[in-house]
Amino acid sequence: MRSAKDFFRPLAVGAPTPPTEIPARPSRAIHFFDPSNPKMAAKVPDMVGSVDVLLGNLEDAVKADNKVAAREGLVEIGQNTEGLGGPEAQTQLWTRINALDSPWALDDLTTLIPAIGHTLDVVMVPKVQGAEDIHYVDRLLAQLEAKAGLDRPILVHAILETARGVANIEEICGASPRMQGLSLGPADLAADRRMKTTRVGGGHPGYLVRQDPASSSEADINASRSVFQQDLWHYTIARMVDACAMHGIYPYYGPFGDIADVVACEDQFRNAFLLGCVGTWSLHPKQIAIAKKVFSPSVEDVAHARRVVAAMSALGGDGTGAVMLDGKMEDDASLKQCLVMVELAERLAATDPELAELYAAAEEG
Ligand SMILES: CC(=O)SCCNC(=O)CCNC(=O)[C@H](O)C(C)(C)COP(=O)(O)OP(=O)(O)OC[C@H]1O[C@@H](n2cnc3c(N)ncnc32)[C@H](O)[C@@H]1OP(=O)(O)O
Ligand SMILES: CC(=O)C(=O)O
Ligand SMILES: [Mg+2]
Repeated sequence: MRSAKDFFRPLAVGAPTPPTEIPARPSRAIHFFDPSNPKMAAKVPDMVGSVDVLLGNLEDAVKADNKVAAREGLVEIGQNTEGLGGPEAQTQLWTRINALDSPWALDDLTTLIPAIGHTLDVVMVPKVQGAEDIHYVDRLLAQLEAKAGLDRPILVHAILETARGVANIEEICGASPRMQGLSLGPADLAADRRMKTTRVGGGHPGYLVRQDPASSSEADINASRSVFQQDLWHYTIARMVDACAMHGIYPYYGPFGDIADVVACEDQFRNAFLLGCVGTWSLHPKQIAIAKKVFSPSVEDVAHARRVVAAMSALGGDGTGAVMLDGKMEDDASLKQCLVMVELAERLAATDPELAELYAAAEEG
């Protein structure tokens, strides 16, 4: 066990000091691309500025024969794409490295950090099982940062995609000051848990509850009854949100594999947003707009939140007391909920002029 005093000391001589806080940078859509795919790579420069995070994926969905090309393609993109990555950039640069037990993970890190460590914001680590995986990456990153002379620590994001990873969720989140957040890995997680869904994220029509029958007669039992589909991922997302909030880091949904079903995609993303996630993955360009819409508070919610803040301020501004607004009671707790909404809106509007305009118009109206 490390002493609390050592936690914020660099893990290698000359490495940057670990962060004491993880910045809340906009990351509504983490857009995945395969850097070895020329068509996808060619689209990256035009996406800078219009998506919060571009992630060069090196793991699953990249063919084994293309692993080296993907790594090299990402180096080329990280070195030559204007405005991409680094602390001031509007579009962050992330990567998903290969699994730690694969033949590629070590070369991923030892290639990327010296070559593009200055623009790489976050390393996403797949199939994280426990704190030991984060400790390994933490030390290796410190050594590589020191060698490369970097002055800013690269952050780490873990994908939860095994039952052991979910069981160890709190220790994973607290394993390093570099921990930036968690994503759900519903496909690998379903396989590891022996769940019986073959989908990549999203719901399942068989996971439902059914309205009671009108009576216990055979006719009523067999009669048509309303069914309500349940969310397969509710339990895991809820655990992620609590673990991340406890450690001051950020929870994300993950992939929604039915690219054509933009409606269900939006619903699934919204469930995650309402529960506390700050963003999600986008696998196809058309999912970026969905993620940006869902993970930006609606104009109506922001307008309402501002009214509650104003009403509570008029009461004295220290949060005590209660007011009635539109027939509903508001007090310190609902004020805090509204501040979450207003602060998020302000943070997003600072980098998204379209949103800024919408929120401003709502304030004037
Ligand atoms: C479970 C997990 O691990 S999820 C994470 C791993 N998976 C991924 O990262 C998948 C990333 N996405 C993809 O591979 C692709 O989007 C696919 C395979 C799902 C669909 O690809 P396509 O069949 O080519 O889609 P489509 O024909 O609609 O593409 C339209 C255009 O957008 C491009 N495009 C598709 N996906 C992307 C992307 N993620 N980023 C940039 N461009 C893209 C295509 O190359 C194509 O370009 P073109 O117009 O120049 O020909
Ligand atoms: C996201 C991912 O890697 C999975 O669902 O397996
Ligand atoms: Mg996976």
